Amino acid sequence: MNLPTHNQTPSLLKISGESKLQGNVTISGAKNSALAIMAGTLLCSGQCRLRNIPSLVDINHMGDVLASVGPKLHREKDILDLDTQEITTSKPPYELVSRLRASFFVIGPLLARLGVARVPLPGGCAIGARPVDLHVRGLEAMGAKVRIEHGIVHADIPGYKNRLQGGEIYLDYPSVGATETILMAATLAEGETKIENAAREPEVVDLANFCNAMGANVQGAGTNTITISGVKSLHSVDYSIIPDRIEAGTFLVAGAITHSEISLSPVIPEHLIPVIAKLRAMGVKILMEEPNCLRVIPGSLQGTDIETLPYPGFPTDMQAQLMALLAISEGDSVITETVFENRLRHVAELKRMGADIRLKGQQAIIRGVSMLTGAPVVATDLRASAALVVAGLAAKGTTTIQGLHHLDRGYDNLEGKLRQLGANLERVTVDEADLPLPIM
Ligand SMILES: CC(=O)N[C@H]1[C@@H](OP(=O)(O)OP(=O)(O)OC[C@H]2O[C@@H](n3ccc(=O)[nH]c3=O)[C@H](O)[C@@H]2O)O[C@H](CO)[C@@H](O)[C@@H]1O
Ligand SMILES: C=C(OP(=O)(O)O)C(=O)O
Repeated sequence: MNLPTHNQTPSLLKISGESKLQGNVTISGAKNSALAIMAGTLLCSGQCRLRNIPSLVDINHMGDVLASVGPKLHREKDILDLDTQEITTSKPPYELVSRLRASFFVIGPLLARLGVARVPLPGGCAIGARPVDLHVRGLEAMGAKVRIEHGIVHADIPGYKNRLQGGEIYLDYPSVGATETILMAATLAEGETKIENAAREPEVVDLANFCNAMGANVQGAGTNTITISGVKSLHSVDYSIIPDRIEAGTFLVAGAITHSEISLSPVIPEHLIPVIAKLRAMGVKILMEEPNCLRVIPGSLQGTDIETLPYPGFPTDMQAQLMALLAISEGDSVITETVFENRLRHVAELKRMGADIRLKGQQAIIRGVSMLTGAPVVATDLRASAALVVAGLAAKGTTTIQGLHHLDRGYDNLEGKLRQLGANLERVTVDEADLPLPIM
C-alpha cells in the first residue's frame, strides 16, 4: 500500500508557541474503526471497498498484517480495496503483529473463516500490559480450543463442522477489543451469540454496521447487550468509516488552549458528548454549526475533575490532551485514569513545560498555571504526543518533541492540518547523536 511508514530518520517536531489558529479543519476517518473493520474484511470471501481510511502508519501496518495471510490490497487516496477471496495462511508473522495492538483483531475472523488461527500475542505497550484474556474467553465460549504456546495464541474449532457455535458471554470488563473479536467471530458461527457487558464505543457500532452491510445479523451494538445470529457466509461490501472522534476532540482542545475560534467537520457530535461536556464545564463554548460541524469558541478556562471510563464515559484517548488544557486552567483539577494502568507518563513531560502536576497513584492533581513554557520533551505514547503538540502551540517559546513515531501511528497529517490553521511548526531531521537519551 502506498501509505506513510515509520520514518527511520530521527526527527523532532519544532513548535513555535503562542499560536493563534483560525479556519476549518477536516477530520479524517476513525483509526480505531478502520483497524477493526480492516480485520473484519477477512470474514468475507470477496471484494471489500473501505472509504474514508485515514493515512496512518498503523493502517499501513494493519495492511501488512492482512496481506501476510493472503488478501490483496490496493489504496487510492482514502479508498482501500481488499480482495479477500484467498486466505493462504492462518499465521500472521510476529514481526508484523507485534507492531500494533489492533493486529490481534484478526484472530476472530481467521478462526471463523478457516477454523484455525495462530496469532502471536500483540504484547504490552507504553500505556499498559493489555492482556487478551477476555478475547480468548469469548472465543472459548463459542467452542474454540485455545492455548498459548511460545507467545502464540493457537485457536482451533474442534469437530467436523468447522464452525464456531453461538454462546453466551459476559465480559468482566467492557473491553473494546474483546467485544470486537467476539462480534466478528460470531457473525459466522452456528446459532446465536449474546455478549453481555459489551463495549458501547462508536467504533464497535461502526464495526457492527460494517458486518451487517456484508450480510451479518448483529443487533444491539451501542448497548450493553449485543446479539449476533450467525450466518453461513458474508458478501462483498462498499463501506465508509465514521469520522475520528479522538482527532476531533484533539482539535477542540487545540482551539481552546490557543484561545482560537476554529471549526471542525465532518464530525458526529453525539460521539463527542463526554468530551464536549467537560470542555463546556471548563468554560469553552462549543457550537453545532451544521449537523456534522462543530465550532469551538474559547473562554476563560476553569479547572474540573475528569475520570476516564468506558464509553459513554470520558475517553482515555482524550485524557492527555485535556491534561494539557487543565494545566493552564484556573484552579485545581484531578484526572483519574481508570482504563489503562500506565497512561500518565506525559505528566513528567508537561512538567518540563512548566505545568504544576502531582501524581498520586492513578491520579494526576493539576494546579493551573498562567502559562506553559516551551521545552524539549519526549512523546511517550500516541495521545501523549498529541498533548505535547497542543501544549507546545500554547506555550511561550519553542517546544521540540522527540518520539514522533507515536504521533504518526494515529494522527493523519496533524502538522499539515495545524499549519493550515495558522500554527507555526515543522519537522526537522536530526543526527541521532544530537538527540537526548529517550526516557524509558
Ligand atoms: C485499536 C483500538 O481500538 N484501540 C482502542 C481500544 O483498545 P483496546 O481494545 O485494547 O482496549 P480495551 O477496551 O480492550 O482495554 C481496556 C482495559 O481492559 C483491559 N483488558 C482488555 C482486554 C482483555 O482481554 N483483558 C483486559 O484486561 C486492558 O488491559 C485495559 O486496561 O480501546 C481503548 C479503550 O477505549 C482505547 O484506548 C484504544 O484506543
Ligand atoms: C491507545 C490507542 O491506540 P491502540 O489501541 O492502537 O494502542 C489510542 O488510539 O489512543
